[in-house]
Amino acid sequence: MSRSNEVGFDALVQGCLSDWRAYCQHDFVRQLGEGTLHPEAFRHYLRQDYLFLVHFARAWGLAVYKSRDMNELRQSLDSLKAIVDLEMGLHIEYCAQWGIGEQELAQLPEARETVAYTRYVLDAGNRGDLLDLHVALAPCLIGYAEIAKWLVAQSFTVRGDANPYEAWISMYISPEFQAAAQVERDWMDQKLAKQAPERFDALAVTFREATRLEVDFWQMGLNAGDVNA
Ligand SMILES: Cc1ncc(CN)c(N)n1
Repeated sequence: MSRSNEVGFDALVQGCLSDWRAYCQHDFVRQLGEGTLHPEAFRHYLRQDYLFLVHFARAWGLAVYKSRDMNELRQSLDSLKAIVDLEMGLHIEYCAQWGIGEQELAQLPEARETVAYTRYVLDAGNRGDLLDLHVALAPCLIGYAEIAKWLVAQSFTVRGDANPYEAWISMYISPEFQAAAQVERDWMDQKLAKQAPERFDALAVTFREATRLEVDFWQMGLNAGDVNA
């Protein structure tokens, strides 16, 4: 895997640029920005994303366990609380607005794409250390912040009431979410700068795999809205 001169989060992206673009500029994302995404595609995504977030919260719980000092403990615990108290709370409210109640969410079967992605992240964290886990989680946290920034910069993106997906865009472009992603990016830049080339290359493989699993997650949503399928 090729390595850019600047060894940090950006070097991870450069190591799998076509996968990263396939993720950040996926048709699901574009259609969401335009407001043309099929509502069933979005509903399917919302349902599976609830299950995703449950495992994502578990992954931050694992980060608490893998922490080795007070700073790491505090940072992992803050991330866990942000998922459970903020992102999941908003997600449940948001699902309700789309006609998906908490009872339905509690009984959902997990799609294969959800199982594949979430268990990949948990396994990367279980067999590795805190950095392996953060790298596996990076497409999720930093990726959504990048997607929101990319979306709001596109001329095709419709903002405000004219877009049924405005609340999704506002959540991920919010200063709180962007700041959390920046904290994560700074932490990762600092850690990655200290890694030996072989270790960096192994981390880059994890990052690329997690990015590809995010692509599959969008595609799963898009397929659910395909009336001809
Ligand atoms: C699949 C997925 N990836 C990322 C995020 C942003 N936490 C999310 N909610 N869902």
